[in-house]
Order: sequence, then C-alpha cells, then structure tokens
Amino acid sequence: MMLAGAEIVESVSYKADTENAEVIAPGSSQDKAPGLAKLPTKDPVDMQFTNITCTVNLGINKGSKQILHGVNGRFRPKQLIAIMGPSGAGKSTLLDVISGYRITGVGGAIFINGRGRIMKRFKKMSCYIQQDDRIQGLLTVGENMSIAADLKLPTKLDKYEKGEVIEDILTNLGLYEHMNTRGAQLSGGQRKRLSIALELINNPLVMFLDEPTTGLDSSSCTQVVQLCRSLAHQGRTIVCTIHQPSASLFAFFDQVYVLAAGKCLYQGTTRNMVPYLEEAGIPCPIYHNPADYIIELACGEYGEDKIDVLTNKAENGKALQWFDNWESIATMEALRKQYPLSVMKEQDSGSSIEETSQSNQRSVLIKRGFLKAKRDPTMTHLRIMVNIVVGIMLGALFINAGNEGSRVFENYNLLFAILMHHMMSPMMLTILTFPSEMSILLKEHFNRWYSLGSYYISINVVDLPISIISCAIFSVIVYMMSAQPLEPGRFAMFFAISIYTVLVAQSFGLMVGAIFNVVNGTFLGPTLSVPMMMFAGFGVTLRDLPPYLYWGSYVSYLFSDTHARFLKILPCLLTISGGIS
Ligand SMILES: Nc1ncnc2c1ncn2[C@@H]1O[C@H](COP(=O)(O)OP(=O)(O)OP(=O)(O)O)[C@@H](O)[C@H]1O
Repeated sequence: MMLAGAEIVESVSYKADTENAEVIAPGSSQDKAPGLAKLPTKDPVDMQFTNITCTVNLGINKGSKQILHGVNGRFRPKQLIAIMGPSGAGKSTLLDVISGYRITGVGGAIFINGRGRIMKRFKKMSCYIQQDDRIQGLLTVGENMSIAADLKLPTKLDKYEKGEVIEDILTNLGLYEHMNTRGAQLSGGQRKRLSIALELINNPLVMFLDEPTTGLDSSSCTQVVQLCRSLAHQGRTIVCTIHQPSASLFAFFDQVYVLAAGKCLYQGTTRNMVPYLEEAGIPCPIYHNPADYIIELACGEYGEDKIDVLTNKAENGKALQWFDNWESIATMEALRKQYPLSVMKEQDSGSSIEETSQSNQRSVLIKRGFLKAKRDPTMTHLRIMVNIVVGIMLGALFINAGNEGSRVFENYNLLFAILMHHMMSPMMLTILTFPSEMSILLKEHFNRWYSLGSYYISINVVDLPISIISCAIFSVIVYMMSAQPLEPGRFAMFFAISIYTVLVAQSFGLMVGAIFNVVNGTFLGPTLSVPMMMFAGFGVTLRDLPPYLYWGSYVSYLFSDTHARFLKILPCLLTISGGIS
C-alpha cells in the first residue's frame, strides 16, 4: 500500500512568500536555513522524562484532576521537537512541567544529559517562550533587544560587542529593518520572532515554545518553524507545542511527541510516524496528512480502542524504536560518562541565578522604566492630566471655602473628595495596568532576566517622581483655589497626607493587581475601599463602632485621627505587596 503521508513528507518543496527567507523543503540539498553566527558553546542537551504525572486541584470539595498520566519520553539534542495532540490533551502542561514552569502537583523524574534535573542549573541553559507574546509594546525592537542584552549578557561586554550580538540575531530573524518599530506596532509573526530573538541573546541550549504558530498565517508559521529548525540544528534542543500542523509544516520537525488525554500515542521521528501507524494496524489513508490523521486518532474519531492500541504500542513514551538509529541512542549511564561532573563544574558559571548583578539589573530596569514612562499615555500623561483637571474642578466647586468660617462643612466635604481622589485614581490605574505588566514580569523573571527584588525597587523608583509630581500639581491647585491658609507648615502637612494616601492606595492596587485578574481586581479594589472609608469615620462616628470592630481603624489608611498610623501601615503594605509581587 502506498503511504500517502510519507509521500507528502518527502515531496514538500516550495517557496514561501516570506520577507527574507526562501523556504526549502527539509531534507533537500538546499536545506540551509540561516543560523546565528554565535553557536552554542556548551554541549547539546539530551532530555529524558519518566513517569511524569500532573494533578491539579479543582477547588474545595471538587477533588482533583490528573492531566498527565505517567508519560515518558526522550527529547534528543539538536532536534526540533513537536508536542502534538488535540485541544486539552496536556501539551502545554507537559511543556510547563519539563521546562520547570509548573512544579506543583507534578510527579516523575526529568533527566538532563543523564542526571536528575537541577532546576537552578537547568534554568541557566533554557528559556520558555509563552504563547502570548510578552514584549514591551512601548519600546522599539532595538530598545527591547538592547535592554535584554544589558540584562542577559555579561557586563564586561561593551556596547559594540552587545550590538554585534543584537545585529546578528535581528538579521537572522528578519527583524533588522524593523529595528525602530515599536513592539505594539509589530505584526503577529514579527512579535513572535521578537520573543524568540529576546531569548536568543544569551544563547540558550534548550528552548521551549508554547504554540509558536498559533494566530500566524502560513508563511509566518513557516518562517518561525524554519527558524526554530535551523537554531536546533546549530546545537540547541527546541521543543514546541503545536496544534495541527499542515503537511509542509509538519515535515520541518525532526521529532514528534503525540499526546491524547495525558498519554503518549507516538514518539519518534516525523518520517517514522507513517510506518508506525501502519505497523499498529491503523495505516494513514492515501493522500492524508499524517499529522491530521494522528490528531483524528487521538480525538477518538476512529474509536477509543485505537487510542489504547497506540498508547500500548508507544509504551506511553518508553518505546524508542521509532527514532532513527535507535539502537545507538545513549543510555543514561553512557550520557553520564559523556558529560562527567568535572566538565559540568567548569561550565557552571557563578552562584547567582541571573546573568548580571543586582545593581546592574536595577539600573537597566530603571532606565527601561523611565523610557516607558516618558511614552506611556496612561500611566504618565493621563495621570498628570487627570490630576490637573480634577484639581481645577474641585477648586472651582469649593472656591474660597477655606477662607470662610461658615463653610466649614464644605471644607470637610472638600477634604473627603480629595481623599477619595487620592485613594481611587492611583489604585484603579494600578489594578487595570499591572496585570498586563505582570505577564511580562513572570516571563522575564522565569527566564532569569532579573530578580523580583530588582524589579520591585525599579518600579518604585520610576513611579515615585510621577506620583509626587501629579500629587503636588493637584495639591497646589486645590489648596490655592479653595483658599486654605497660606502657611508652609499647613501646606506641608496637607501634601504629606495626600502623598501618603496616594502611595498606600498605589501599593494596595499593586497587591490586588498582582493577585487578581483585571475583572476581579476592578471589582475588589473599590469594594475593599468602602470599609476603609467606614473605619476612617466617614459616615460612621468611631465612637459608635462596636468594640469588636475597633481594629478596623488601624487597618484603614484614611483614618483621620492620627495619620501617623499611615507611617506604620505604609511600610507594612509596601512589604506585603512587594512580597506578593
Ligand atoms: N489549573 C488547572 N485547573 C484545572 N484544569 C486544568 C488546569 N490546567 C490545565 N487544566 C486542564 O488540563 C487539560 C490539559 O490542559 P493543557 O492546557 O495542557 O492542554 P493543551 O493540550 O495544551 O490544550 P490547547 O491545545 O487547547 O492549549 C485541559 O483539559 C485543561 O482544562
């Protein structure tokens, strides 16, 4: 019987409509995709995983769900590996587990070059590129790259040496001509390539990419996969999850790992998949894309029994005979001999998990923060504008209220309005903007760009001047227009209380934004602020509070009796929000 899938794999030869690259079928004599000038300097990585399980808690009284069922596998060095399977099969979970991104509820063992994975060492040689491209939209491609280079390359390299690395990567990834385009203005394919470019700066040996082709047109898909293939053949191990590749795209992968409902259906080379299916008694029909066919099998379209047949044949990922020259695949013992500990000791550089010192991380992040702040229409420009406009509005509403004894209640209302403004606007702004920043933070921190401490210090250093300027503008406008006593001491107290309120509200927003998503945060932020007002004595006299609620006056940062409490609560909240971030 003629095996159509095999023929498709053999016969792919086409030119894609790409900006820079002529795409040639893998395996052809012209299969010479561009590669980086800087090759990996360390030994390639061979990964093996055995009996991997992953269980998630579904909530109180809802039990748990097992996503991965004791899967095994081998990711060979210098290979482009596709983890395939239907939606919900556990592809992303397996990628998360092997990369170390997910550690809770995980069982089994992962071996790197024959030895148990040591997370700190493994993180130094690997990177994880998530499905959603987490790049700084306000910075240009060049700026994104140079910040990444400053954080990930040794500080002893000068800007020309770093520039060479950046030029090499951007040229090879077809992004050089977009050097001055802002991240937010890049197309989907360009954003994906920039995500890869950012991680290539420190030349990782292992790259994990979650669905790198999702949302891209076929030519961009081909570009990205061909790029991954050439990077893999240069000495890296590249593992991607992929939904359902076309026959041509499928042929670019060296190795395939197919999952169905958390179990392995096939593991081996792309070419061997068709013979494997035939041997299992489920041959791929003529002119059928083998990638489509195995996904249909994994979905149970040809019967659940076929899934069991394939899982048993693949021994849930233990079977290695569908790799090329499988008899010569090194055992764990052989790998340990090949990569002795003495060599690994030489390769281990420094005790710190990040590439550069904390002080370098802080200064680069502060530089990036100010660059972003200068261009940020929301966090900077809108914030200052809102403070001017609201200041003028309140000033006009309570004009001269501070000068007339008969208008003391109006003055009280003015103070209440000022506190509401200082409480709500910084808090809501932070709750709405921080979650998107948080996803970038998670990616960059996981990929060892910087420590959380450096990040936290830098965002505070960048934000403090903007908060102080906005608050000062607002305070001067309101204070003058409402004709409050022109005594420097009184104004200083008024401004100090205002800035304390702004900073605590911002920290509160940061804490809510770090824990909850935008929807929950937007609901919880204002809701939690209501008790703050209540305990501060607005509407409820503190004398009337039942004794068991007295503690509330200590929690409320709006409590007017003694603002010295702000000073007590401020560092506490800052520490909590910093710790949680
Ligand atoms: N934290 C979680 N809580 C509950 N269920 C989860 C959790 N994480 C994953 N799952 C479930 O585990 C299964 C596998 O999820 P996973 O994201 O790994 O699938 P996938 O194969 O990558 O799917 P897709 O291709 O659609 O992204 C899904 O059914 C998913 O709903």
